[in-house]
Amino acid sequence: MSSNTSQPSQISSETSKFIFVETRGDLFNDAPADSSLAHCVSADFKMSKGIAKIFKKMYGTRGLFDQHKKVGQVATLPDNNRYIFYIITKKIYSQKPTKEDFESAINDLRKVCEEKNVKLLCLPRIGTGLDKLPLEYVHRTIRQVFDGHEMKMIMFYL
Ligand SMILES: Nc1ncnc2c1ncn2[C@@H]1O[C@H](COP(=O)(O)OP(=O)(O)OC[C@H]2O[C@H](OP(=O)(O)O)[C@H](O)[C@@H]2O)[C@@H](O)[C@H]1O
Repeated sequence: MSSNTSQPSQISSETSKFIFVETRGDLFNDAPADSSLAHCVSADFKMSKGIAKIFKKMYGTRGLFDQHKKVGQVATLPDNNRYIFYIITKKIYSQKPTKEDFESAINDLRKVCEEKNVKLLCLPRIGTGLDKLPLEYVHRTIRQVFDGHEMKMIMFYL
């Protein structure tokens, strides 16, 4: 994957419907205001470090616990005309996700995006920092799961 800083790099064009690009930028400053956002969390919504800590500061946790979502699922907070998605990839904050749980959660993310008719989703390089998943594996999983789904996904990196 090229890390062209001027234009988003086209990662995938497996289908004309799903567009997946990666671009340098700060998710909170550079993502379009009407884009839904997604990031990875643990089921206890500790969000004590990393980008999750910023999400917690910005959006809190109210309304997350009573959705009773489990590992491999996605909790959702509405934010004006878009959504904030909490991709639950592990049970407690001190763990690291398994690939099986990560893939289940990405499948649920697609399902939730279809249900809520999300056409633009921005996210960081989910799972690749504190959760230590390989970037290429994360890209491949996203491409496989979202293949054929009409949506644009922009992955931001600093
Ligand atoms: N503003 C910004 N714009 C764009 N990219 C940004 C950014 N800020 C950071 N990044 C980058 O985005 C990647 C993933 O950022 P992170 O490492 O945080 O997340 P992750 O998905 O690997 O891990 C999640 C678990 O970490 C915590 O769990 P703990 O409590 O620590 O156990 C949570 O609760 C989860 O469970 C890294 O490349 C960061 O540099």
